Amino acid sequence: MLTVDHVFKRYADAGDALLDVSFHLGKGEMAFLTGHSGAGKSTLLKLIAAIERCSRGQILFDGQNLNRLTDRQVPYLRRKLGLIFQDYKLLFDKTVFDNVALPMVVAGVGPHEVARRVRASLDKVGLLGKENKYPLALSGGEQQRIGIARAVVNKPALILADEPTGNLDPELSAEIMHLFEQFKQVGVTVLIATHDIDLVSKLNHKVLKLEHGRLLGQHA
Ligand SMILES: Nc1ncnc2c1ncn2[C@@H]1O[C@H](COP(=O)(O)OP(=O)(O)OP(=O)(O)O)[C@@H](O)[C@H]1O
Repeated sequence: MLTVDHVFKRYADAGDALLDVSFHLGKGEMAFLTGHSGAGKSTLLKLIAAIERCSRGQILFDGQNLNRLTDRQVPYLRRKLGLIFQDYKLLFDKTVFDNVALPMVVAGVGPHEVARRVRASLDKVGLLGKENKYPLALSGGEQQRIGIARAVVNKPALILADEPTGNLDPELSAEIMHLFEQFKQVGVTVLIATHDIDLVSKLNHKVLKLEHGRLLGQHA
């Protein structure tokens, strides 16, 4: 489902961010991406989301070689991805419903189907009944759940999360990870970049460890 094959990334102004990184994630597999600040975690997620391009090597996702993706094909790739960020990236002047609906509205889905899928997504993250509230009326953990509902509303094959629990306390972080495990159970592949070694060690998933751009090892 996702194959990262001898990938290098060099930024013109900052040098090598990734050096010869290779790994594979199958359908319904969940993995953590760990490593020190600047190790290359966000860069790797950006390459998989086609926000940045590899300098060398290739990434295959869902049968597609991302090197061959044209700019016009990028939005179609993104619909198969659910992106989740540390700072949630919510629109604070929009309701919970409108935040979650956004990717489908952009994709041109009709209002009836949007309403049905938004409610299904909010149900999965435990926020059904809060669709008319504004994000600032909700707690940090709930705001991240809005971000997750928005990420899964298009039923992505792959979830990419960059420090999704970075602003949450340990209990809320564990709840968010549990949500990711539920998506994994229904066949979604999940890759989570995190500093939270404590949480990683408590959960039994593959760990990809980056150090100065190199993949040091992978263990289950
Ligand atoms: N857009 C960019 N332009 C130039 N250099 C960049 C860019 N993005 C990242 N880098 C550099 O690439 C290296 C890897 O950074 P990256 O953000 O991928 O690390 P990270 O592991 O995600 O770190 P953190 O945990 O602090 O987010 C760093 O040296 C960083 O300065």
